[in-house]
This record gives sequence, structure tokens and C-alpha cells, in this order.
Amino acid sequence: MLLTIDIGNTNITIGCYQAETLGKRWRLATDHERMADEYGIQLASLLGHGKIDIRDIQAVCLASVVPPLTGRLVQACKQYLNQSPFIVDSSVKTGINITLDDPSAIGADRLVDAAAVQVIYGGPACIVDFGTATTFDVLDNKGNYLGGAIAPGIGISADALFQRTSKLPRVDLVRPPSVIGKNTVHAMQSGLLFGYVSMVEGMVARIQKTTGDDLKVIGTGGLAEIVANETDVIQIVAPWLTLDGLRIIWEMNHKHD
Ligand SMILES: Nc1ncnc2c1ncn2[C@@H]1O[C@H](COP(=O)(O)OP(=O)(O)O)[C@@H](O)[C@H]1O
Ligand SMILES: CC(C)(COP(=O)(O)O)[C@@H](O)C(=O)NCCC(=O)O
Ligand SMILES: [K+]
Repeated sequence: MLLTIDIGNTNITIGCYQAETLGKRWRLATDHERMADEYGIQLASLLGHGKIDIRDIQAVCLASVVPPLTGRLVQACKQYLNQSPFIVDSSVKTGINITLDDPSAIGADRLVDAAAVQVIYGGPACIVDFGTATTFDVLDNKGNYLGGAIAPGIGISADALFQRTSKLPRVDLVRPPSVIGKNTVHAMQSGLLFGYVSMVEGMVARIQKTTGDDLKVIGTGGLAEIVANETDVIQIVAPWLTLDGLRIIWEMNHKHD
């Protein structure tokens, strides 16, 4: 069994793979206060709750965009699961050619998403990952990662609207009855949700125009569903794309060992 761990800025997502099949998966809060022992206990108890014997875990593959937590999770895996995680960065085999100014600066999650899409769907493609930030990643049909865009995420936008104004409340990110809000809450929900959907439609159109390709558009990340429900621009929602990518990259780097 392979354990995959994706450390994002808001959530740590974890999945257990038996061959290519994703079984149990969990989402934890990314907590900068929590120490290696606390993460270790949490991992062990999640596995126990999922009736997974720690001895059945043969490997751990990990990607992180939160450097202060990487070492703690590595320590947790070593001490509580007896596994030294394989850490994905731009130096490992991914099947992707990163054509950036500095390939080592790419967010590991973006690289993992690209590797997953290359294998599962093939390029040319645009991946939109709706996490803390919303990232756009562009792949051509030869496995080249061309680059992309980083926008403030939906949650960040909602927080900023609430925090930087006196009279605006915190609102739930749900679909309002109309794009034309009749009250403050509905008006904010309209601006957040429909404004965001329009941003994504506009960005994909711009990217498509720049590449000249007919791109497959794949949505992932915690908030992908809520955007995809409002637009046809997201053709495929793949909620566990990053975990699939971690499995794929692990196999690429260990199959012939
Ligand atoms: N099951 C879920 N359904 C809907 N939204 C979720 C779910 N889990 C997390 N979210 C939201 O998705 C966002 C985090 O998405 P995620 O892709 O995990 O981000 P990151 O990779 O930056 O940590 C948060 O705003 C969180 O509230
Ligand atoms: C853009 C990101 C903040 C997205 O992180 P997330 O929303 O998944 O937590 C992360 O991929 C990152 O820190 N990237 C490094 C810079 C880059 O990718 O160019
Ligand atoms: K992510």
C-alpha cells in the first residue's frame, strides 16, 4: 500500500493506494502550530480508524508547498509509520519537461497535477487548481509544462472582502438566487462566486488564445466542484488529481528498482 500526502496551504490531503486504486482518503487542517509528534499521532489514528495496518504501508510519497511543515511530516512518517517519504520536487522523474525561468521554483502541487494530467488525460491541457490560491497550469501535447498563472483563491478573496471593509459580513460561499443581489449577502455571494467563475472563463479563453490549442480543461482542489457547477469551461473535475499524481510519480521513480 502506498500512502500519498499533499501538504497545501489550507489542507493536508492524504490518500491510500492499493495498486492504482485510491481507497481511504483524509483532509486535515494545515496547522503551523502542530509538531511532528502531533502529526504522527494523527496519521496513526486516521489509519487505525480506517482499519489500515501500519505494517501494510510499503511507501509514502509526499509533496509540499509549505516548507516549515515538510520536515515535521517526514519526521512523523519515520517515527510513526516506519517510512521515509519520497519527496517530490522538480529534480525527480515526473514525465514533465518544465519550461520555466527557474524549474526548481515550481510549486510541487502544480508539478504533480501536471504529471497526473499528462498520464491520465494527455495534453494539451489546462489544469485549474482551486486551493488557497487558484493556479492555472498549461501543458502542451509533448509533455512540456509551459507555465501558468497564480490568482488569489476564492477563500482568500472572500476573507479580504470581509476584513478590509467595515460593513460587509463574512458570507458562505454559496450560489445566490441571482447575479443581481437584492441584499448585501446575496450581492457578495454574486461577486464572489459569479465573479470568480467569470475570471476562470476569461483566463482559460486567454490561455487558449495564446497557445492556439484546443485545451482539455481539468479542475481540481477543494473548491473545484463549486465553480464547475456554474460553468462548462471546466470539462473534467478530478478532485483527487494531486494524490493520483503522487502515485504516478512514485511509480515512475520506483518501478524498475
Ligand atoms: N470537501 C470539501 N468540499 C468543499 N470545499 C472544501 C472541501 N475541503 C476543503 N474545502 C475547501 O477547499 C479549500 C482548500 O482546498 P485545497 O485544494 O485543499 O487547498 P490547498 O491545497 O491550498 O490546501 C479551502 O477553502 C477549504 O475550505
Ligand atoms: C501557488 C501555490 C501557493 C499554490 O498553493 P496551494 O493553493 O495549493 O496551497 C503553490 O503552488 C506555491 O507556493 N508555488 C510556488 C511558486 C510557483 O509555483 O511558481
Ligand atoms: K493544492
